[in-house]
Amino acid sequence: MDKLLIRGGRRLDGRVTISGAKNAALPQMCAALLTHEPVHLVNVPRLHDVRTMRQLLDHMGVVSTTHGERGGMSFAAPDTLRPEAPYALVKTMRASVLALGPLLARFGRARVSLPGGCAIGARPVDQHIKGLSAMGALIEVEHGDIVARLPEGQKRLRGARITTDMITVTGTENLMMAACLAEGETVLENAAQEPEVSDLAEMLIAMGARIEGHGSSSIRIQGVARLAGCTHQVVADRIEAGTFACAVAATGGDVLLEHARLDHMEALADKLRSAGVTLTPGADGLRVQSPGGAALVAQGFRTMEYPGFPTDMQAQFMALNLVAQGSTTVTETIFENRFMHVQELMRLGAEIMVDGRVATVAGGARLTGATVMATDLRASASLVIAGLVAEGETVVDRIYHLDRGYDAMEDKLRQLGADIERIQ
Ligand SMILES: CC(=O)N[C@H]1[C@@H](OP(=O)(O)OP(=O)(O)OC[C@H]2O[C@@H](n3ccc(=O)[nH]c3=O)[C@H](O)[C@@H]2O)O[C@H](CO)[C@@H](O)[C@@H]1O
Ligand SMILES: C=C(OP(=O)(O)O)C(=O)O
Repeated sequence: MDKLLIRGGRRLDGRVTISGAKNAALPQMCAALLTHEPVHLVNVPRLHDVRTMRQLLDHMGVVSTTHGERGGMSFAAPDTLRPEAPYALVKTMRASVLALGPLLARFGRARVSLPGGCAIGARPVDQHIKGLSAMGALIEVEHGDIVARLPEGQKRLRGARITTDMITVTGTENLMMAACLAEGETVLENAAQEPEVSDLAEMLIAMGARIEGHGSSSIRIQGVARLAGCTHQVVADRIEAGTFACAVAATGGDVLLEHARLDHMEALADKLRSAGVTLTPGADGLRVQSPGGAALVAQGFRTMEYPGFPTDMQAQFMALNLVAQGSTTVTETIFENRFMHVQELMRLGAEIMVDGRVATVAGGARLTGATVMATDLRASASLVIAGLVAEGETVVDRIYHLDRGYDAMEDKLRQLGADIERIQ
């Protein structure tokens, strides 16, 4: 099993290219299921999750090819494909549930294994099922699979007004994709406003979908009978950009995050600026300058749906708070079990107290290297950041979590001057 070996204490300087967003590329690959025409994506990140999604699409009968230097991938989903997502592929990646809406909308039936609970929380998909049911689908759970079909004699889903009980990102995406091929109008209330939802909407519009209001909490979709192929560029990954920004903030340095979009990271940017980090947007990306963690002021925050502070940045900003000055509280409001990095950060010398959804973090820590275990994707990133500032050697074990969502993270960090290598 691969590990990362980090010798801490180096500044980060230079330029690094931010890849396309995992959380945009995965739904966009599923959107290719909505048409038999070829769909071309550009700027697809090289990630384990992307490979898993490709395997899942291949399993169904989608023909996929990769091309070009810039993460080009094409998909063609024939009318004869098998609308099934088996457990073996779904279990490693919750985003596989994004196949459900498109399959049901185009083929009138789908069998998608129910994604189980995972490390960061229970993560049910009841809202996806509730929404598709409101559009007329008959849905049952059989042998661990979500089995969905249209009633006898009905060819298409029917538009509906759907208000989800909570804001759900993949729920909004699944329902938006399904609504594109439904008969009549669908209105999604309490919709997620994440940039990845808007990027998916833009792609669907390029395929011929009629969508308005994406980026707001109310999305209106007029269904069409068929969608066409398209070429679409995956938006830059605001979480990868945020992770590198926190790394530079903690180690000190001056780095240009090429392609990063400040307008997609305002809540995080506010906290970084208040801490004492200088952020300068420019034509080719976002410049991050920091005097180093010890010269920064730690910042308390609560995770919220977009445009609030992203839960996917909680662990990385906590690592920064450890080395900045002052005690802070970090409140996780989205997932009930997203503090697993705390135990591991404490192995590096952190002082953190967790009480339910609130962690109290003592700043000004003197971190020292140790062997730590990655427990989930963003927890892994926080351990890497802590390792970059810790004295001596840190080994981060189980980095398959990291590989699920970061494109060549250690290569990018090494390019900026970090002493980091992948070991067996
Ligand atoms: C592939 C992808 O885009 N993943 C992101 C997506 O996950 P994902 O779309 O799975 O997260 P959701 O926005 O759906 O989850 C938000 C909250 O709603 C709950 N919930 C959700 C759906 C549902 O049917 N029932 C229910 O109870 C969840 O358990 C969670 O507590 O948004 C999360 C929140 O920003 C991010 O951390 C993930 O990186
Ligand atoms: C939790 C995450 O992803 P996923 O929804 O794919 O598990 C994440 O990207 O931090």
